[in-house]
Amino acid sequence: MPLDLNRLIDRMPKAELHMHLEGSLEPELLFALARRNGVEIGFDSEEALRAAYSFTKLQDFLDIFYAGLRVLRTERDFHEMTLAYLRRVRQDNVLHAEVFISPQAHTRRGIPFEAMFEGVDSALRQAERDLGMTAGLILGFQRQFDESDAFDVVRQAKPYADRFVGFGMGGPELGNPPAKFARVFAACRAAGHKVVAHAGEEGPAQFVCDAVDLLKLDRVDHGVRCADDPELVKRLAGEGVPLTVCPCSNIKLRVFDRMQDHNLATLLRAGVKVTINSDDPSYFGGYMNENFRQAATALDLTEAELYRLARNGMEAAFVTPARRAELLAALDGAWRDETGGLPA
Ligand SMILES: Nc1ncnc2[nH]cnc12
Ligand SMILES: [Zn+2]
Repeated sequence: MPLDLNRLIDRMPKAELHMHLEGSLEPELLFALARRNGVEIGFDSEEALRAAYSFTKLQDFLDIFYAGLRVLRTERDFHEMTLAYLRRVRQDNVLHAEVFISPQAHTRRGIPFEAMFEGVDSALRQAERDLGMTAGLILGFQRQFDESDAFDVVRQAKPYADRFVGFGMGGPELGNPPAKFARVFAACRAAGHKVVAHAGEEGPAQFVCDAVDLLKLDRVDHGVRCADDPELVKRLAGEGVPLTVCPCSNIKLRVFDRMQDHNLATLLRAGVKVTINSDDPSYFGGYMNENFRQAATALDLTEAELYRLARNGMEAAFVTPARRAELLAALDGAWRDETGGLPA
């Protein structure tokens, strides 16, 4: 990659729309929390833990992800994890972040919803005060559990309704199709929340289609398997449905064999509103800039395509029109400073 493309990626203001806070726990913090809380994690050292981050499919990763998040027990733990992530991505010039937490992964272990929520929320607000960025929280259902479990999350979240931006859904996709949660998502939308869900990561193009039609999503998380259905790609492009694509994650979880095989550039060139995100940065080897760098290098992204990807993230963010205008102005300002003009 030319040196100036690298520099452009560093300097370019960004919005991150798809990341799981529990997936940002670096081994150092994970061990520190394990020690503080007396949680046994089954690895002797941070290096040994990191060495276990080798996956052949989504479930391999989810097993280690769910095991790791057991170190989170108190409001303070959630606060520290969240602030560590926000401080880190601010260095990548992320000016707005929408972050997932999976309430069921915590409440099912006996952690009070309130401790989880207040710990995360206080860190997001602190970052807004101190780091020159904005941040929003998305509560993610886990699709391996049943509908009534997801409705419990909706009920628990109700008192906090004006303090998070939406609901999402992750977990093992195969065997857990979007239709399973159509009524839950209808309730979330009826309550005025934005809705997103993972679809078309391991699951087929039909799941992307169903997620859009049955769950009526505002964005699709991943969505890359849509490429198996050219009509669906045309439809996503025509309707401007954003995809929150996570390049490093897709390689680590073998959605694509190599970054050169990733289809994000093809989808972008077909007019799909593709954004770039980190998913679980501690586990997948990169925060925002690394995801941009690896994609740009392997796929020969042009300057104009980098600009489009960054702009898409801001356009797809759940922010007020005024905040969106600020984000876009920051992007354009930085772009002009670096390149002397805006892409045609
Ligand atoms: N990439 C991913 N897919 C599904 N569920 C997840 N939870 C955390 N990361 C995830
Ligand atoms: Zn994800």
